[in-house]
Amino acid sequence: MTRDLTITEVRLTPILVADPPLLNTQGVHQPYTPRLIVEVVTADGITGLGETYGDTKYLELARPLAGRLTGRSVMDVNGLFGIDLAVDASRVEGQADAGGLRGVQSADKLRLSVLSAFEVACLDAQGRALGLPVHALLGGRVRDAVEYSAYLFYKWAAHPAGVPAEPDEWGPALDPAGVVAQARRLRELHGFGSFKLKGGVLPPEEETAAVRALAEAFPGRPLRLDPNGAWSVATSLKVAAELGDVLEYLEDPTLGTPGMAAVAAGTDVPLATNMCVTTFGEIREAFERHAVQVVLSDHHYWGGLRNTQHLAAICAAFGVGVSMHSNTHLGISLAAMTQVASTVPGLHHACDSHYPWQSEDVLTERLVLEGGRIAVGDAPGLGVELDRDELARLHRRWAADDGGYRDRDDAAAMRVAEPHWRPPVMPRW
Ligand SMILES: O=C([O-])C(=O)C[C@H](O)[C@@H](O)C(=O)[O-]
Ligand SMILES: [Mg+2]
Repeated sequence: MTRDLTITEVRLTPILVADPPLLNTQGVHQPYTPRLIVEVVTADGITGLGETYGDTKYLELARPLAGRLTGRSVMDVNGLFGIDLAVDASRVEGQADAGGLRGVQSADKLRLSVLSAFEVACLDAQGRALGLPVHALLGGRVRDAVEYSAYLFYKWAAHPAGVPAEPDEWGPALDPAGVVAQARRLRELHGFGSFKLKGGVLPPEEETAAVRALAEAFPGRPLRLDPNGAWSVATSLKVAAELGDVLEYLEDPTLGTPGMAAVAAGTDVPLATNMCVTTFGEIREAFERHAVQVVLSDHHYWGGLRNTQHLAAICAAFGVGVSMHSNTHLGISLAAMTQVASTVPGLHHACDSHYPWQSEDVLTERLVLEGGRIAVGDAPGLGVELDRDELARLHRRWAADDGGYRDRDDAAAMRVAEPHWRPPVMPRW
């Protein structure tokens, strides 16, 4: 049967998703965080799904783009990336992304962060039309399951008093015992075999102690610590010396390629990044200076699943490892991450995912992590189905919001509890 893969409709649904009070160096997660769900509908009724950031600056680009897709084919993914989104560079150039957690902001990165959701939706629609999984469209999987690491956070027991939020079942984690308890629970629930602690929250001695406690609780398991660039080169080297025997890698200990290069020159602990290399333009200098040993890709801002494969190929050519970064995301993005990760030959580190922290999803069935892995199936497309009632409910929450949560701002969320809080001057320690 010949299918008509012409796009006849594009639906954009901004939503607010519950998020626990997870701490990072910028502040704390809001009780609700914005995401954007993209649906691309073809002439013969196939719907492809995508997901990306839902903050205003992304919505402002996604809306006109959606309007220009009608009449194009979901097969024309190269053409999709050729569409001029007219990003107002003055709004973003040289700024930091998400308070700096995702590296530099640029007009092109903003453009790619929006296009990636449409690319995923087109690939999902292609797969559904052809009866093939997305990984087959990307050249085929090279593994049957993708491994994820447990993403540990310092966290409060609850969002600040008086702030409406969903119930939190995790409890606090503000010291080594709390971090180990959280790790045990995540391992019990999902079988994770490696652990990453989000650092940059407490003084480095306390975070070093937490990693030591993890090493004692889970001997021989790969451990990572990620202070999001909050340390000086000297502090980074001190921590690397103290934890070198247990770390799989240190992630963004300090800001910028020169600083990372200085740390890398002084330690054998590999350095990973989702901050100093977040665009193709940043690769050359970082690789020439041996500043990073593992690049944590993120298909949202690298520009989709095919660009993630391109990045992995470049990393392989330079002998640099590759794995995956994660922000708060739902199952559509986790399915997309899993599909592309299954096709990358040189992926030797477990990927990050926030998914276990998300009690809400827009899927009829949540993705299952077993033994820390997600099985890569052969269901058509991404292999996930949209729960329209849940999508509508989370959209109503977005629509009812007065704007306070429509743009992620961890520092503002922190000020609710600590009115004098300002994003720290870096290096913080
Ligand atoms: O550096 C990282 O891995 C991240 O930025 C991941 C997330 O943004 C995390 O830090 C968060 O959401 O607090
Ligand atoms: Mg990181």
